[in-house]
Amino acid sequence: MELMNLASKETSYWMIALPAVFGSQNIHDVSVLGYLFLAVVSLSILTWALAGGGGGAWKNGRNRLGRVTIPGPRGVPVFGSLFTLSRGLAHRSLAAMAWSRANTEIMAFSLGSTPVIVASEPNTAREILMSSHFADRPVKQSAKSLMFSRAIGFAPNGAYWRTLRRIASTHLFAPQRILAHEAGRKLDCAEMVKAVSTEQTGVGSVVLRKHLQLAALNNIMGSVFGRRYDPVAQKMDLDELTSMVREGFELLGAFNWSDYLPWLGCFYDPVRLKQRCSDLVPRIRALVKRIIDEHRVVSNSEKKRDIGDFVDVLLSLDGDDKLQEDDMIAVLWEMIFRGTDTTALLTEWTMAELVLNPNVQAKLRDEIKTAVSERVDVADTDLAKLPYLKAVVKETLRLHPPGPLLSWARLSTSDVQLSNGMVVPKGTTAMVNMWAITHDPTVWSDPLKFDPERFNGNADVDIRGGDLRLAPFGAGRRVCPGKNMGLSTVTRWVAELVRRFEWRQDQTEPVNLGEVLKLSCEMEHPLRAVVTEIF
Ligand code: HEM
Repeated sequence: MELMNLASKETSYWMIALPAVFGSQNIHDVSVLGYLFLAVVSLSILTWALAGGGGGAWKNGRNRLGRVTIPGPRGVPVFGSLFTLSRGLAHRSLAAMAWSRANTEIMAFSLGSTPVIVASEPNTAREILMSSHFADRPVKQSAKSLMFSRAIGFAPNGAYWRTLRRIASTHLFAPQRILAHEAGRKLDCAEMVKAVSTEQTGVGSVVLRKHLQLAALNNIMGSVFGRRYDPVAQKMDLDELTSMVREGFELLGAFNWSDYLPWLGCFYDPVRLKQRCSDLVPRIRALVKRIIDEHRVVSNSEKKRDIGDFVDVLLSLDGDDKLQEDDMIAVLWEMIFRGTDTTALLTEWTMAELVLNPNVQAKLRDEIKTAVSERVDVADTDLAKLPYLKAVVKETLRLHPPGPLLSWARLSTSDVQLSNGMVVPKGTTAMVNMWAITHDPTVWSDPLKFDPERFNGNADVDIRGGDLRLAPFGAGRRVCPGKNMGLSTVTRWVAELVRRFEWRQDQTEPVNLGEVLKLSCEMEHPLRAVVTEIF
């Protein structure tokens, strides 16, 4: 009886409230809507309750396709684990979840209606990254709107993407081209060293980030477009470019709820993603098209094809390799995005660790001084003679991988049987938590300690995708094509910064290794240090 009273009270509440909400006079239409709403909510809760491991996106026993079930948290109805991952440091939250549930091999969870798996140990990570069935990527709305689905990083696995990868490995990132742009790298580095010295003299300390960002932008603009910007003489052009790159980073890095709950997109877009993307695209197109047109005027000789910039290369292609203009714009613009922040922030992390570890800094300086003559700049060929420098950069990549979740996930293109008996269904988003692997005490001893010595001698580790204990550039078919370019830039910068200056803590603002996860994981508090020039 009481229940009936309650039911009728509830009904009368909806009869009053719903017309107010929908502004309708027709009470019956509105109660139908109300019942529909309740039905959808009940169905979602039921689906979630029945789905079990992994949450609602894993309904119909999709996590039980293999002989072994894929375990994972349920999250909450409709949203799954979205609230856990939409804010803060997703790599840390996922690692904590996987470790506490002993689900490091593989863990299933739901991001709204998207089924996701994450691997937090090297063997399953290898299976996922190396498998041709995980060579696709889920495309975020921002990436689609910013033309990235025609660029290397998001193009679906197929003939077009294979052509792009071939162009990248035989032309864009070929060793002779990286070498050909050495003079540009030296120039950017020399400018940066000068700016650091000026700031120390004028201010009494140095905030390194802005110098690294300018060097990174010029470095990538030089390789991709054959252009460099003088921060004074070309201030306006530089400001426009910087604002476009920054806007793109923000849009690509923003957590977009409607990527996981598509129905939300109709009425919830707090960062005005759609509008901002459609404002940015014509600006990108105009800038890149102008640069392509300027390159077209200058003749395209064979020499340019070998040592020119990326635009020269793309314009010189013919036959099946020839790209449409819009595709060229997408490919070139993606390089600017991928190549700028990663190198700058990896160098900042490295320098922060060197400030905190003066003994390592001193040992590194000794190595560089012994191997490189004082009068000349560090050359690419010198880098081979600097094993400790390599170890320092590797150790930074281990403690602070720029893409802790390998930046962009993979997508399964069929049901995939893993060696542990689990089956990952087609259409599942697959992540590798590289941060969890590089911080796992069963994989790395004393994992929180910055200790480059661990890479000495026989303990050397291939960081270019061969050893999944430390694969900050990913692995397999979609491994980072810019890894050699990125590494040679960062190692050169660190070498020059360390041999030209001694870096110490600024006691008024001690180094803080707090992280913030955007498109990449960067220092939350930019590094400020006091430097002394070494003559
Ligand atoms: C320290 C520097 C860098 C790091 C840590 C890094 C890291 C990564 C990672 C983790 C991936 C995903 C790999 C996978 O799914 O297996 C990736 C992809 C990619 N990176 Fe890098 N990267 C760096 C520098 C660069 C540079 C300098 C460029 C170009 C100028 C670049 C261009 C790309 C592209 C185009 C992709 C997409 C590849 C594909 O999907 O086929 N990266 N990078």
